[in-house]
Amino acid sequence: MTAQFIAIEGPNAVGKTTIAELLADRLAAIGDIGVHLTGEPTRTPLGQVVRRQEGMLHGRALALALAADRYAHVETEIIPQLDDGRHVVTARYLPSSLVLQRIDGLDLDEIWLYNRYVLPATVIYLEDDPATIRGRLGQRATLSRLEASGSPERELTLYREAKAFLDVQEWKQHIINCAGRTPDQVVGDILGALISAVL
Ligand SMILES: Nc1ncnc2c1ncn2[C@@H]1O[C@H](COP(=O)(O)OP(=O)(O)O)[C@@H](O)[C@H]1O
Ligand SMILES: Cc1cn([C@H]2C[C@H](O)[C@@H](COP(=O)(O)OP(=O)(O)O)O2)c(=O)[nH]c1=O
Repeated sequence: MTAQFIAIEGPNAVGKTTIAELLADRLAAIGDIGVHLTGEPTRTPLGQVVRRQEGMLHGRALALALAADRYAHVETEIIPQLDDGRHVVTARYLPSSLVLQRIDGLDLDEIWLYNRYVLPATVIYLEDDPATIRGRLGQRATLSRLEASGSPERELTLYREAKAFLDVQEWKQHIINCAGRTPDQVVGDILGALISAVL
């Protein structure tokens, strides 16, 4: 497999962080190519500011701040890693904005306007039973403003709409159903989808 740029997406608490880490491990274990694991908002000073400001920045201002963090992520981290021949796995990317900034009041066209020059990724959309996701959210001590203002059902619906929007842009995309599947099984399904797409 040549170096792939893979974004793990899905509603809050569906398992993005868990699955991105495990996928990176499994890709590394295949052994022929290195793996770089990352996420958005980034761990850079800009990303940390965006994260901390989510309660204060709203709508357009937050969408633009996230897009700035994303362009810097692409230019200073993702492209150099791919150029060095590594797979890049990111937990969250542009589809998160097509969902969460919509919940925050923007429409798809405006969000796309701010993000249209980003590098296309192969997007993996994780889905699960809304009750399962809600149960996991309930175990979190605190929820961010946007975590508290959406719902698993709404996020799942908006992710389907984001996928349809990016299908028109010809992004490579796969929906993975996590219901009743262990993280290992989910990652196996993702690898199966990725491999069958490149064969
Ligand atoms: N396939 C799965 N089966 C069971 N539990 C899972 C699965 N994927 C993730 N989890 C658990 O769900 C919780 C939320 O996962 P996390 O990766 O933090 O979600 P996100 O990054 O999407 O918010 C964690 O406790 C994690 O261990
Ligand atoms: C990437 C991205 C994140 N966010 C928000 C969602 C979350 O409330 C917050 C942090 O993302 P989250 O994935 O919850 O971070 P972590 O699990 O690492 O703490 O940023 C957006 O609103 N739009 C975006 O495009």
